[in-house]
Order: sequence, then C-alpha cells, then structure tokens
Amino acid sequence: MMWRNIAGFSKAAAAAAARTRGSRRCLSTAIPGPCIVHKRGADILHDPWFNKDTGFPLTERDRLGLRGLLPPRVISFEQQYDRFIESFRSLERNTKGQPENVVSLAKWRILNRLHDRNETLYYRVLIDNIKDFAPIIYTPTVGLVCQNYSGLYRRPRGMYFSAKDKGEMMSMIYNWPAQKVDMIVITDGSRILGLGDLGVQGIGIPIGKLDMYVAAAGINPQRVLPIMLDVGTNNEKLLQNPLYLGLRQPRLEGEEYLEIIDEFMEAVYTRWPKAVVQFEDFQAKWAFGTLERYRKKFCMFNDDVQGTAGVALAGLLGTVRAQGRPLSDFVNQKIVVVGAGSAGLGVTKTAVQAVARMAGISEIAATKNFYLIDKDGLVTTERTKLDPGAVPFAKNPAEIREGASIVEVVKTVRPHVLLGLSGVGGIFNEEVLKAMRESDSCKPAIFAMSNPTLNAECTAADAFKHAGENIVFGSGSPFENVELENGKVGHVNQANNMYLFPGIGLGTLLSGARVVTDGMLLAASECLASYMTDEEVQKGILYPSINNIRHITAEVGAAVLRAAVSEDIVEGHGDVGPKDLSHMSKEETVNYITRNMWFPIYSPLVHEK
Ligand SMILES: NC(=O)c1ccc[n+]([C@@H]2O[C@H](COP(=O)([O-])OP(=O)(O)OC[C@H]3O[C@@H](n4cnc5c(N)ncnc54)[C@H](O)[C@@H]3O)[C@@H](O)[C@H]2O)c1
Ligand SMILES: O=C(O)C[C@H](O)C(=O)O
Ligand SMILES: [Mg+2]
Repeated sequence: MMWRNIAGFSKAAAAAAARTRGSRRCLSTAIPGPCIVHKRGADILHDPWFNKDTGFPLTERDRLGLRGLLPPRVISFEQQYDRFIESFRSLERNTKGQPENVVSLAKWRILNRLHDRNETLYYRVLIDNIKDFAPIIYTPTVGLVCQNYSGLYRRPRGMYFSAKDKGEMMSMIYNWPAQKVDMIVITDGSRILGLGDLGVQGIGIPIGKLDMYVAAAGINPQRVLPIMLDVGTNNEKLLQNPLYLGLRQPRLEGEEYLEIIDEFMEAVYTRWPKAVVQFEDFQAKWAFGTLERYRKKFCMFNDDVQGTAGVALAGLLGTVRAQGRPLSDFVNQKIVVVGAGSAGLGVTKTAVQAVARMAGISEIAATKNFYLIDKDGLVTTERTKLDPGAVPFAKNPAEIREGASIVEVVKTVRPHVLLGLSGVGGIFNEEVLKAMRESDSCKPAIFAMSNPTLNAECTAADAFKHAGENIVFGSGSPFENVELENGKVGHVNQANNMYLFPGIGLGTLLSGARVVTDGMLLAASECLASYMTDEEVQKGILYPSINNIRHITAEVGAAVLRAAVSEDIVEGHGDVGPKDLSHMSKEETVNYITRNMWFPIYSPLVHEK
C-alpha cells in the first residue's frame, strides 16, 4: 500500500483542513439547497476542483445527477491514489533508456493531466511524493516545459495580461472565477531560470511556484493565481515561431512597461486588497526596479532577489558551522560570488549586511571579504558603466586586476566559499574547482545555484572530484548525493529559494501585514539557518530534506509572522486579530500556521439529510 499520511500532519488537522475547504465551497454556492456544489452532472466531472472521478459515493451520484455517467463501482481515494502511482511507476519502467528530456516531459504530462482532471488527487500525490515530483512540476523540468510550452499547451491555467490590454485590466481581473485570491506569482517571462527570455512561455514558472505553495505552505489551490504579464519578447526564435502564443512584438521598455505593470498592480489590489504578490524571473533591471517601486505600497516581494538571498545566507552560515567554527566567524569568510544579476546582487547585499551587523561595522567595511564577478570578470572600481547595484562591491584594482577571471580570483583570494548565480552551465570547470583545493577553509563550500540542471556552474560529482571530498556542496537544481572514494557520502544540498518563499508568503498572509519588510525576510533566513542540528551540519547537510518542506514552511511562516508582530505591522487574518497574534507564543504561532494549511481530501459535496 503506497498510501500514507504525510509526516507531521494528523488526521484531525486533515479533517479541519477539509472542513475549511467545504465551507469555502459553500460560499461559492449559487443555489441554496441540499447540495454544496451548484453544478450538476457532467459539469462536475469536468471541474477538476470538484471532480472525484470514480470516487463519487452513491448518494452524491444520485443527488448530483451523476448516476450512469460513471462506472458503477465506487473506488476509494486510497485506491485512486495507488492506481495513479502505479501508472506513474509503469511510465518510469516503460521509458527506461529513453532520452532524459523525453522521460521528464512524459512525467510532467501525466501529472498535468491528473491536475486537469482531479485537483484533490493531484495535490495529494504531490504532497506525499514531493521529493519525486518537485523536480517535475518545479525546477528543473519546469524549464523544459517553458521552452516547449507552445507545443505542450492544452488548456489555460492562470491569467494573461498583455500590452494590448492596457486600460482594460481593472475589468479583466474580475474575469477570474474565484472570489478570493491569497497568493499571486507573476512573471514577465524575461529571465526564465537560466534560459533567458521565453516571453509568454514563462507562465510555467508561476504555475510551478504556486504548486509549491500548495504543497509546501498549504495554500488553498482555489486561492492561487499564476500571472503572465506579456509585454512582448526579444527572443527572435519565438518571434519567428508561427505557433508562439504570446504577443509578436519586441518587449516594451521604460515608461510604457511601467504603465502596464502599474495598471496590473492597481487592478489586483482593488479586487484582492489582502493578496500577497510574488515577483518571479524578471530580468535584473525590472526585478530591482519593480521591487523599489512597489515594496512600500503593496504586499509584494521578489523571490529571486529576496528569497534567494535568504536561502543563500542560511547556506553561508551553515558553512561556517560545518567548519566547526562559531557563527561569529562568518565575518572572516572570504566569499566569491559569480553572477551580479538579480540573484547575485541580492545575495551579496544581504550577506554583507549580515557581516556588518555581526561585526558591528559599516556595510562599506563589511564588503572587504566579498568578490563579485560578472560576465566581464571581477568587478572593480575601474569598470566603466557599472550597474549601480554592484558599485558598493567593486574592488580596488590594485588588489586584483579589473576583469580577472574566476580562476584568477580563486587562486589569488583562496576563498572559503565560491557561489555561482551566473546562469552559465559548467563555468566552475576543472581548473576552477581544483583551485578551490587551495582554499583557506578546512571545508570549502561550492554553491552552483543556477538553474536548471544544465545551467548549474558545475555538477555535484565534478565538485567533489576536483575540489576535494571535504567540501560542502549546494546546487539550485537537485543532484544525487555522491559516493566518495573514502566510502563516505558527498551530500548534495538543494540551495533553492523553495525553502523560503512558501513560508514568506504564508507567514505574511496570515499576519495580515500590508508589506514584506527586511525584518520579516531576515527572520525567515535565520529560521532556516538554525533548522539543522550541529550533527547534520557537520556532515555537510545544510538544508532540510524536501520531504519536510511543510514542516520547515510552518516554522519559516511563524518566524515571518512573529517578525511582523514585533514590527507592529500585523492586521490579522480572518477571525484572528492583531492582538490574538501578538499574544501567541512561538509554539502557538507555529500551530496557528499549521492549522491554516489546506490539505487535500475529498469533502462532501451534498449536505447529509
Ligand atoms: N537556486 C536558486 O534559488 C536561484 C534563485 C534565483 C536565481 N537562480 C539562478 O541564478 C541564475 C541567475 O539569475 P539572475 O536573476 O541573477 O540572472 P541575471 O541575468 O540577472 O544575472 C546573471 C549574471 O551573471 C553574469 N554572467 C553571465 N555570464 C557570465 C560568465 N560567463 N561569467 C560570470 N558571470 C556571468 C551576468 O553578467 C549577470 O551579472 C539563473 O540561472 C537562475 O536560475 C537560482
Ligand atoms: O525557480 C527556481 O528553481 C529557483 C529560482 O527562482 C530561479 O529563478 O532559478
Ligand atoms: Mg526565480
């Protein structure tokens, strides 16, 4: 029997979650009467939110006009679950030996088809098998899905706002069928993972991120909304593709761009003033530009800048612990960051701020041990046309020359940490990794954080082979652990913002705060950093297993909420007011968060007589 209850989720909590779901359904009931759902017959079978397939009990078949539309035998949820897992395993067996991309897309298709038929079963198999299924619905396969979106497209998911909709967005937002929306993830498709501008095809990213919100944070799937803001694309191949589904025009720039996104934000917050909006995979200039523009006005954050920074900081602090040194030694770590875009700059800034805080020095002084490299090499003050965000980290060229290569910098600096957010696969080549053997650290750390897998700066196997078996390793996309020649296991950490964004979103939502502050983000990062035991960290395990994602998300959510309480910016959520929140102990806050997580089980669609 493959069926199981996920760790830490009691039957009582599941029942409570189901009750919540039932009552939300009642709210959407148009006709009063004995049925909770207002649809009947085939319309129910074709609605993935209500559909139970062969699982409809006889009373519901009778009262909802389903009699005769289904085979006679009623199959339990557990049996349906086992049947799906069996078909998934059989697909795995039947595709053995086929090219990896073909297999990954086949797996994505079978899961997506389940989603489109029966959301309850889909989210249950996703939650219970998150380690196996996250790499399909999220990084790395989601990248492949975006690249092949025009061919894979079957039915719409989420909403599309295009440059052609200017002036219409306020009315369009009311086309979304759900009354309530809690979480929105928006992209303009301009920097999808390390794959570049994929235009409208980038919609796969908000869909994947929101699936993680449901799985990890228990956000009710009826209350999530993936958004694609299509302002054109500069990807020539897409513009030439007759099957491309987005606007066939170059990207809007400057004021024209801002007018579109301003209009969208106003429309969203007019209809759902309490929603949290996550910005995802915007090219650097708009990632920073929109963050500055909206963060004080709306309840939003940028996952690539802020979520990534928190996860990386937790990893950097874990690295210090892995060396057996006190956390205060973080201020002495020499850190080389390769990639000075939205993610690289976000990480460097946050890590510098942490050093400044810990050492009690200015942020300028704290930049001393940081080295930033972009496509033109080491960033120094000699650089002309330097991105303003990179200015504080530019080195004096007298220390190392302007534009020095990664290997030159590593050989000269002998850093404790080499961290990649460049989007360039294999850039930590054999020479660079071998140079890390001369690191001043007894346990050097290599983070190849770029996604998807082919864009990772190095593979896990190469990192342990060339940089030495004593390293700590993290990557944005999952790799298998590495069997080392010394008989030990080279542990692979998935250094991915998925460990934080669900908790940041959920904690913010349940606090009722109207903005996401630096304090809330720092609390999220510190919570993740302290989650692992010393014993685990010493083995090189810096982040929890993805199997524990609901638990870590509850903890992160509670940390975010408590930070919002301490900043006195909570407005409460539902029946729980700001006073109730401020009186909750840490444990009570975690319980409050957990209680509010949706969990997929079939709930009754008709009232019992
Ligand atoms: N693991 C995670 O949680 C996570 C989070 C966010 C982003 N990422 C990944 O990080 C990568 C970058 O994202 P971004 O938003 O910062 O992109 P970006 O386009 O804003 O920045 C890329 C940076 O890399 C630099 N670069 C390009 N080629 C280089 C080279 N040959 N050598 C050195 N630097 C080079 C560019 O100059 C630029 O500064 C993507 O692959 C993305 O998937 C991972
Ligand atoms: O999507 C991911 O897996 C992480 C991150 O947001 C990215 O852009 O790479
Ligand atoms: Mg991203």
